[in-house]
Amino acid sequence: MASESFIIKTPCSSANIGPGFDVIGLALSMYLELHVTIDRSKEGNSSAPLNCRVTYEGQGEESGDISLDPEVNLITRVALYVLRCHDQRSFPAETRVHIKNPIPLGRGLGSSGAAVVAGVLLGKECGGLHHLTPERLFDYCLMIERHPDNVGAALFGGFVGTYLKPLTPEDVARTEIPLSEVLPAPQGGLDTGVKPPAPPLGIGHHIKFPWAPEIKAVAIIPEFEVPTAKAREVLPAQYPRTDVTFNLQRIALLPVALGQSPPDPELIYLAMQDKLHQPYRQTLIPGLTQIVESMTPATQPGLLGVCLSGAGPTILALATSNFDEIAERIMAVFKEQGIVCNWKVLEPAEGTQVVRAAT
Ligand SMILES: Nc1ncnc2c1ncn2[C@@H]1O[C@H](COP(=O)(O)OP(=O)(O)O)[C@@H](O)[C@H]1O
Ligand SMILES: N[C@@H](CCOP(=O)(O)O)C(=O)O
Repeated sequence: MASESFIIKTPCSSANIGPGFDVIGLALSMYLELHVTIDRSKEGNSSAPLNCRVTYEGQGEESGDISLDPEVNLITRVALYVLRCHDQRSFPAETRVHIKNPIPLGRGLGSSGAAVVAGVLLGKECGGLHHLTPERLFDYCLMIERHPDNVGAALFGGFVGTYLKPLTPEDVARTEIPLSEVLPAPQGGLDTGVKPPAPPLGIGHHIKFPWAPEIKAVAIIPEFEVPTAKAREVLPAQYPRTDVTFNLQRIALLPVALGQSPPDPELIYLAMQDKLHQPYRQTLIPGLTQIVESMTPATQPGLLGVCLSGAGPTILALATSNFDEIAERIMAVFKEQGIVCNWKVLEPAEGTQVVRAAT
């Protein structure tokens, strides 16, 4: 075949859903798309770096935040990691990747998780690596995005619980390899020939939870970024036992509460509380504590519960009705802090799909 085309479609995600820090993820209906064409007639005479031309439209396009260099762009860099683990040093000649990205960057809606998942799929498809199962692809994602919740949701879709298998000491050492060795710094198109460390087998696992069809996700998205790495730095290394017990009690409720139809607002509100990450992230997200503490199903008809989405600053309100009133009320609190937002109603989404044009 001289040329082939396909689309990789990956959902955004909201991780944690209150108490499920680094465990729970929800795939939502806003999608990163890669429109990929491989023109094999250019084999041996492509002038593109690493045989790959990247174009981009969407979030961060105007500010030029997203690099078009295939060694720098997160998606193509991850694809190169997968290819190089399989002794393929570059993309097949000539690969064009057009990225359409509506997922806001650095807002807690899993833009980097979606980019990593899409990148791993891009590596698989470009390399013809058909033996890589979704479970194995999850291992590759975890070598890069080292918490499983948002990549698990973006890859498998729906409302998921994710967990890591106990590994042998040798395999643990491999998962702790610095990210700089997994995704080495750009070499300016030079191939050092160093094979990156492949992931140990079976690092990550997931389980799908039911989701009541009445429940929608209202995302209130502030117009400022909080890089996930920075939002993890503010978390303590140790927690009081009472706070851990508080979260354990709620996480035991959460998957059951969100699967029951009709939903029980009091139960869901209780099940979405957290003491392990949200209180500490207030320092980066003015208004967060006030929003989480002031909104209840009793004061706000239609509301089920409210939490920080991922590492923030987006707020996720789960609700069955009155979406605009709920969003307006949350935006009013942010406005008092001088923060402007937009908002969207999202629904649970399927996981990553690869769609090929009919031949
Ligand atoms: N579609 C994309 N293409 C390339 N890089 C991306 C893409 N989406 C996200 N990224 C990278 O991920 C960063 C945001 O990641 P992160 O701080 O984890 O926030 P988020 O909560 O949005 O995942 C962006 O600044 C960018 O470097
Ligand atoms: N569990 C992680 C989730 C980060 O999600 P993101 O969408 O903000 O990247 C955390 O809370 O740090």
